[in-house]
Amino acid sequence: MSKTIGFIGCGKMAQAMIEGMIRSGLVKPDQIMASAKTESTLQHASSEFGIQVTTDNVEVARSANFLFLAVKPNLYGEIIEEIKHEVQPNTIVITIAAGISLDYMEKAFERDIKVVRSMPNTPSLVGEGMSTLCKNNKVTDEDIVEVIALFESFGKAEVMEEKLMDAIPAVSGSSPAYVYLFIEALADGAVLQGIPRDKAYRLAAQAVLGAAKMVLETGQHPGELKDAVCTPGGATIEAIATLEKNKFRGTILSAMESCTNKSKALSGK
Ligand SMILES: NC(=O)C1=CN([C@@H]2O[C@H](COP(=O)(O)OP(=O)(O)OC[C@H]3O[C@@H](n4cnc5c(N)ncnc54)[C@H](OP(=O)(O)O)[C@@H]3O)[C@@H](O)[C@H]2O)C=CC1
Ligand SMILES: O=C(O)[C@@H]1CCC=N1
Repeated sequence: MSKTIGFIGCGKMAQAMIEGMIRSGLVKPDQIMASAKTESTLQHASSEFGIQVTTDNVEVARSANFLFLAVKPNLYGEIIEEIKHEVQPNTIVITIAAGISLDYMEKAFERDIKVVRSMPNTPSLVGEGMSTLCKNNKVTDEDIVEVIALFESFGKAEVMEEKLMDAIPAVSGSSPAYVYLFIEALADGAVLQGIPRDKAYRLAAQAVLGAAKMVLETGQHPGELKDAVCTPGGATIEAIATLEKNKFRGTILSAMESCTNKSKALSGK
């Protein structure tokens, strides 16, 4: 890809995407420019990734073909105010914030602007991201093909209807956090039984990775895969029974509902 990529905001999510893009070889470090609030973040990004850095958001906005707004949702208003007259007509502005809608972006820019709304996740850093995307009507079919290629350089990407985007953090944007909690809990349980902690994390994480690959690669229903682990009268079904009695699935559903409600509440910020 020969296009330039800009990041306004260079925190955890931006760095995960930058690392993923560079690792894939699709993008060279000198094609990327990022801005942030503090020099320390920029020094880190420059030495870690070899990208161009600046504290000037306008410099990033002027030079980018793909411009990621990678700041917290409550900063979108002031950042757009700063850059709205500087973005080139063909630049595709890409949002990654929970709750920021296409309509919000069009109104904030007060001009015709190409916008892609996305929801990535931090496993992008290791090339295993899951991102969803939707676009406004200024983004052409050729544009979206290029945007998808960019997102696929650090994982999987799916185009979605915008009305579903507020529900995406709960299932893939935020969910790595609950999976880490699960892995931590599995490791604690192992340590409780005397397994050394470093081994416990490796065993737990590899089991989660393997189970996820089984769902993706066998096409079997998760219930069927679970049944294959539960030997009748065996040990696994005891664990499953305890999880069900303690509302494991119901708790996950409630957590996801809270996450979605908060994503909706962030709209328009
Ligand atoms: N973290 C995640 O897993 C995910 C996050 N997102 C979204 O990504 C966005 C960023 O989140 P995250 O990366 O976690 O947050 P971070 O706090 O890690 O990063 C925010 C970045 O914004 C920079 N910043 C703050 N003010 C300005 C400014 N005025 N001009 C330029 N840059 C500024 C900060 O600079 P400095 O470092 O110098 O303070 C920092 O680099 C959010 O909108 C969030 O919803 C989406 C999906 C997943
Ligand atoms: O917590 C948040 O609001 C962001 C959105 C998805 C992951 N982190």
